[in-house]
Amino acid sequence: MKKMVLVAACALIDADGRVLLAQRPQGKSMAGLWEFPGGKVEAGERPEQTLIRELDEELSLTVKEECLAPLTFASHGYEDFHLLMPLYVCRRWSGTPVGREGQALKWVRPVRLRDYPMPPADEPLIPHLMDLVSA
Ligand SMILES: Nc1nc2c([nH]c(=O)n2[C@@H]2O[C@H](COP(=O)(O)OP(=O)(O)OP(=O)(O)O)[C@@H](O)[C@H]2O)c(=O)[nH]1
Repeated sequence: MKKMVLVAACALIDADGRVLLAQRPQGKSMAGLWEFPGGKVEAGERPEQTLIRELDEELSLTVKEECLAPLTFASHGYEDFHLLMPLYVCRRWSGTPVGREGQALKWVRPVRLRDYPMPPADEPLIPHLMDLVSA
C-alpha cells in the first residue's frame, strides 16, 4: 500500500486577485514545475502551523493563523505515495515574498494558471481558484 503524505499548501492572493506560484528548484522531485507554497506536515504539527512555518522559511512572510482559510484539497496518487493536500487561501500577510530557497516566484491570474506547468495533483485545484477570484 502506498504511504499517505500530508502536505499543506497555500494560495496567497494579492489585491489584484493574483495567486503566488513558486517554481520547484533543480535537484528536487518535479523540478521546474510551479506549485503553491507549503510543505509536508511534520509530526505533531497542525497544517496551519506547517504553513506558518513554511511561508516564513520559503518566502520570508509572516502569516497569522486566522488569515488562513481552507478552500479545498487535492488527493492524488503518485507512483510512490498518495498525496493528501489541503489548500488554504490567504489574503493578508506581512512582508514581501522572496524565494529564500532560490525558487522563482510569479503572481498569476487564476485564468492564466494553466500556462504554468504544475504537479498533476494541482490541476483540479485551478477551477476552485478561478471561482474564488471571479466571484
Ligand atoms: N508545496 C507543494 N507541494 C506540492 C504541491 N503539489 C504537489 O504535488 N506537491 C508535492 O508535495 C510534496 C511537498 O513536499 P515538500 O515541498 O515538503 O518537500 P520536498 O519538495 O523537499 O520533498 P520531495 O523532494 O521529497 O518531493 C512534494 O512531493 C511535492 O511535489 C504544491 O502545490 N505545493
